[in-house]
Amino acid sequence: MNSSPSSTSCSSSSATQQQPPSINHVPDLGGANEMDRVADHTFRSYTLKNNASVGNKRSGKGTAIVWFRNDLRVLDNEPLYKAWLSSQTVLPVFCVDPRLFSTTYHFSFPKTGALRAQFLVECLADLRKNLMKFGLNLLIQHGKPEDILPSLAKAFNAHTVYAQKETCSEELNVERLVSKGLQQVVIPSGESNSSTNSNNFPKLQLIWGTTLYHIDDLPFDAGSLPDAVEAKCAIRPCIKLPALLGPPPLVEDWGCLPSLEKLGLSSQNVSKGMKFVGGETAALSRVYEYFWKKDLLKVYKETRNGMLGPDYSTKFSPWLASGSLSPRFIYEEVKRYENERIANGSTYWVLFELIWRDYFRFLSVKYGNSIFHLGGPRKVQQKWSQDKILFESWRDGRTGYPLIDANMKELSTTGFMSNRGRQIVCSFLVRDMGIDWRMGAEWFETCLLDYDPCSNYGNWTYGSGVGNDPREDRYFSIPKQAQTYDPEGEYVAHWLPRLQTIPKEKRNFPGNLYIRQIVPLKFGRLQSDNKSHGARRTNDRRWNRN
Ligand SMILES: Cc1cc2nc3c(=O)[nH]c(=O)nc-3n(C[C@H](O)[C@H](O)[C@H](O)COP(=O)(O)OP(=O)(O)OC[C@H]3O[C@@H](n4cnc5c(N)ncnc54)[C@H](O)[C@@H]3O)c2cc1C
Ligand SMILES: Nc1ncnc2c1ncn2[C@@H]1O[C@H](COP(=O)(O)OP(=O)(O)OP(=O)(O)O)[C@@H](O)[C@H]1O
Repeated sequence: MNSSPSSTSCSSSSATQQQPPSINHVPDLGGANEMDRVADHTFRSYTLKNNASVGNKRSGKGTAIVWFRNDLRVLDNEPLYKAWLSSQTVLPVFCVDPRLFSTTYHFSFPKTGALRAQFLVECLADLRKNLMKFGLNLLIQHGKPEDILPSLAKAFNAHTVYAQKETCSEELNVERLVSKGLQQVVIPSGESNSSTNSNNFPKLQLIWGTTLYHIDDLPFDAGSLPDAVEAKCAIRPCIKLPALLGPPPLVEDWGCLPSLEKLGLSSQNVSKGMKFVGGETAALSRVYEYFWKKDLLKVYKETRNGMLGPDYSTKFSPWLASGSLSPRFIYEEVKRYENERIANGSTYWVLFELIWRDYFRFLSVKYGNSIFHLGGPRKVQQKWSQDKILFESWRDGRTGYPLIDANMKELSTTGFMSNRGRQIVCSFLVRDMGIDWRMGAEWFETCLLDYDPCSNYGNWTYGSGVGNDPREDRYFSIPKQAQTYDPEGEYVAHWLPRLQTIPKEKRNFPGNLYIRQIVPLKFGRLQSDNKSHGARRTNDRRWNRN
């Protein structure tokens, strides 16, 4: 493997910027060199040994395209492996699709906020670098995949376009359009790869790849998921790659990484809290840091409900969502940790959480677009408010409840919020404010670095009581949550510095020392409050101030 990649044709906009000292880089391994060492070491352990027999496996002809989507990695990337097997030359491509930078469906928020866009640019820079280590490169094209891929297939006489299968309608529409576009392309005779393509046009080969469990291995039809999420089936091993995937085809211009300005966004520096580093190198480094260097996996179950700092939970989600990290690689690392260090409830629990992630992905297959609809999969009829003032106070962290405001400020400043925080702010928006849950979900879609349609809309429908599981009433009482998860007010004082001068026990309940509460709570009484806040309130429109 060539570990010193040659330079790209244009400069990367992801150059490391000077960051204020209050920033926690995730991962924080002491610089790019150590991250590169970790990634190279990991790649080596997942490289096929014995060059001769590896070479024999490659029986294909012509060119195959790998269309990178939410699978921005080299390790355990089946489309990449299949493209290599079926061809003599692999052309890796990423299309910067303008639709990803338009607006959300109902409420016209930015579809991708600046922080996630920056994370994506870093992922692409890193993917290009890692593909170069394997003797390839990444072609970056600006435009719609259905326009770009057929014309590339034509120009390179590609017999197949390999890509990861998606499950939500926006992505499925693009798949359909790409497939249709490819059918208009004629492959000259002799270029078609008979083992993979009997047609005379390039084929779109979609491969399942986002989950821990492979959809084909489930002991039940994904369209009839049982209640239990824990599939009783084996997890496939990670795909190993040969050390060299090249040579790449001759390409005059491999294309530039997009600048945020080109994407129509103003760049946003993280001024406080966690700064996630995009890309597979950082993803592998975070696994190494969390499991091996800091040895935190063995206490995950006790710490996972925290809210402050990088280490209470794995923080794998932004890399999982962009596909810079394979869930099967995490699984194999957990098993290695269990063999070499300790197996306990915490080591199991990380896998259990990954199964939740799978669960929401499979639900999107089962329930289709209903996970995006107001009534959810159960078609719940309920009145919701779209009160702009209430929503904006939630969005901007001005509700008068420090726990809500701190979490919402963390989200807009860093693109991340803990799972605990997400559940609390979701419950507050939909239950205490009675606001249309889709407004919250779309704001999360804008802001989250780890935005994933299935996990996001799945969790929002679940938290709003319109999901497929009606059994639980997911009301989170703010006083109770604050007392349990932020008893010293450390978290709220971090994000709302004006609370730092208030005695610790009062920080979550500061009364007149903080801004006015915009709505009373539906259930529960605040410690500092002896008026009518205990009154039960249904989703009436009392608080509408349009
Ligand atoms: C309203 C709401 C919206 C959410 N939106 C998203 C989203 O868009 N993308 C996303 O990845 N997660 C989402 N989650 C799930 C969860 O909050 C994050 O995955 C988690 O906080 C990420 O932090 P972590 O990687 O440190 O998680 P850890 O606690 O370390 O868990 C490990 C991994 O398990 C998975 N996981 C954990 N909890 C969940 C869960 N409830 N649902 C699905 N997967 C889970 C994630 O992939 C996570 O990286 C949402 C949760 C809520 C309540
Ligand atoms: N990847 C995604 N991210 C966010 N939203 C998505 C994604 N994929 C699909 N959607 C959502 O799916 C929905 C599809 O639109 P819509 O619900 O109108 O289609 P439909 O199922 O045909 O229903 P209808 O009968 O109401 O038209 C939209 O809300 C859209 O935002």
